[in-house]
Amino acid sequence: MPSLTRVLNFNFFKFPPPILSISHHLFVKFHYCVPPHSFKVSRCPNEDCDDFLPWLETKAGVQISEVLSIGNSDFGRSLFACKSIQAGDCLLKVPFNVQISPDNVLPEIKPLLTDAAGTVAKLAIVILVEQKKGQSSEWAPYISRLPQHGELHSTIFWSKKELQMIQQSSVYQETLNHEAQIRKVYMDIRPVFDRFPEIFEDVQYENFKHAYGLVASRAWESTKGESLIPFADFLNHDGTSESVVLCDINEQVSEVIADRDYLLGEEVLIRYGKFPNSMLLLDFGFTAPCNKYDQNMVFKNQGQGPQGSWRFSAILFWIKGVTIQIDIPCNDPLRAMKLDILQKHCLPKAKDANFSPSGASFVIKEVKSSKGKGKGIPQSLRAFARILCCTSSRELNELAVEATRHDGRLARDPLVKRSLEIRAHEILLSLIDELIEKYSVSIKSLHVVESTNCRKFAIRRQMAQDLLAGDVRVLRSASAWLKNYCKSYTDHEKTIVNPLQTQQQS
Ligand SMILES: C[S@@+](CC[C@H](N)C(=O)[O-])C[C@H]1O[C@@H](n2cnc3c(N)ncnc32)[C@H](O)[C@@H]1O
Repeated sequence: MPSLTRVLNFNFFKFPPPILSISHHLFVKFHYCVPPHSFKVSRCPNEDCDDFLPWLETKAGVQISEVLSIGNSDFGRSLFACKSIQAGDCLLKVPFNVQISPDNVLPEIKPLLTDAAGTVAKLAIVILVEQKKGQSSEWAPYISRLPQHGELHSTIFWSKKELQMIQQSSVYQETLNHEAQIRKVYMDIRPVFDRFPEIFEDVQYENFKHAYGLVASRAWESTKGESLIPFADFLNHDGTSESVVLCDINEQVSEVIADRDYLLGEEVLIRYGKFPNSMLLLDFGFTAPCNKYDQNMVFKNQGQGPQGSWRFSAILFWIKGVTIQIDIPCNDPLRAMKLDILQKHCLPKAKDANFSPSGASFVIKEVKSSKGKGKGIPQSLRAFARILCCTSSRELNELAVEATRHDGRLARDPLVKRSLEIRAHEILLSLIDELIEKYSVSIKSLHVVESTNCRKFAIRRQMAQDLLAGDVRVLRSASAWLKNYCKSYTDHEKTIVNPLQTQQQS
């Protein structure tokens, strides 16, 4: 059976952004330090949805679920066990014929939309059209149950003041970029809207953005394409769940199998993907406390040089939105040589970095043990630091020669010259420690952000706290690893430099 999991087309660097997409390779458990409080909730009936499943089943012509019903959770509507469920039971089967895909765009609008509009926008247009039809829409029972304005918490819906809380995080800039892109998509589509004033006359940017946000937080990508899957999309997320949405092309259904037993009334949760809080927040509008998939990013933005060469004159490192500027100083007599070597050896082949004409990134993951093997501190970032702290052309040449002897990448082995190796890593350590300090200040300031007594603001402040705390956790682990690396190098050097003394001591 082909597997379909919620796949999120999220990419920190590219647009189009997120649609929930699912792929079976994302089956990794989240481990929460604090069990999310909603995950054991019992069903709080949602009477206004009692007619929903019967309506969908009549439309589909088959039974969709005999074990789930819609209820209210702390996080909007959710699905609950209406019978006891055993691991392996089928929770739901939603046939393709009651899913909404870009094929549902009105035939008179479809030819006017270019591929550049993207699937999210096409699904957003379907929602806007059906909203306009109101009760006469064949999808009315579904459309009217989607979250309303003000109920989406993705950061694109945050106010300026709310966004200030996450200014340290890359999500801040990503939110601005994302918002700018949505606006651009809207502006591109607007002429199409203008041709159908009877449908889109009242549609403003905010309406489009809301529909767009709905799709981004609840559309699924499968082998059959991207679509909204009514009923299944009332399932909330638990990163520790093994249940995902599967796609059975032969049977033409999307289905979910229980990964564990559920008691009557328990909330049933699935995993959308192994997403860090940055992604959950930007695309879905929630965070998971102590999310093990949190990663820190060091983003290097160099722009293009005059001849299309990489320009490293002002290298910006972003660690989840915090920008640290590391310049190769203009007065560094070796600057040109360093830039040349970096261009030739360091970046294009680095696997742990992401490069595009407009920037490059290094991903730092949590380093599990400070004595571990350095998993999490990208080789390319360490190589960069090694180049940065070279003080002679001989040192630089040695690095370049070493690179050609290996696979072309710089600094694959620890530097023979220990003092240089320690200095390079101390540079990274001081950067990371500086960031930790900045984050700590931001987290403290969250507690003094003026309370507006508004539930929405409180929810978003908690998300900001989770996001920043996740970043700090990763940064601390990187800092601990770097400290240990520098210390072990220094200790080793002492042993080699003064073997006699070492012998005497023992
Ligand atoms: C696919 S929908 C799930 C149904 C949704 N609760 C509703 O009311 O329609 C995804 C949205 O549910 C909410 N959600 C899902 N899992 C959550 C979680 N673990 N914590 C907080 N919010 C969650 C978020 O608002 C997210 O954007």
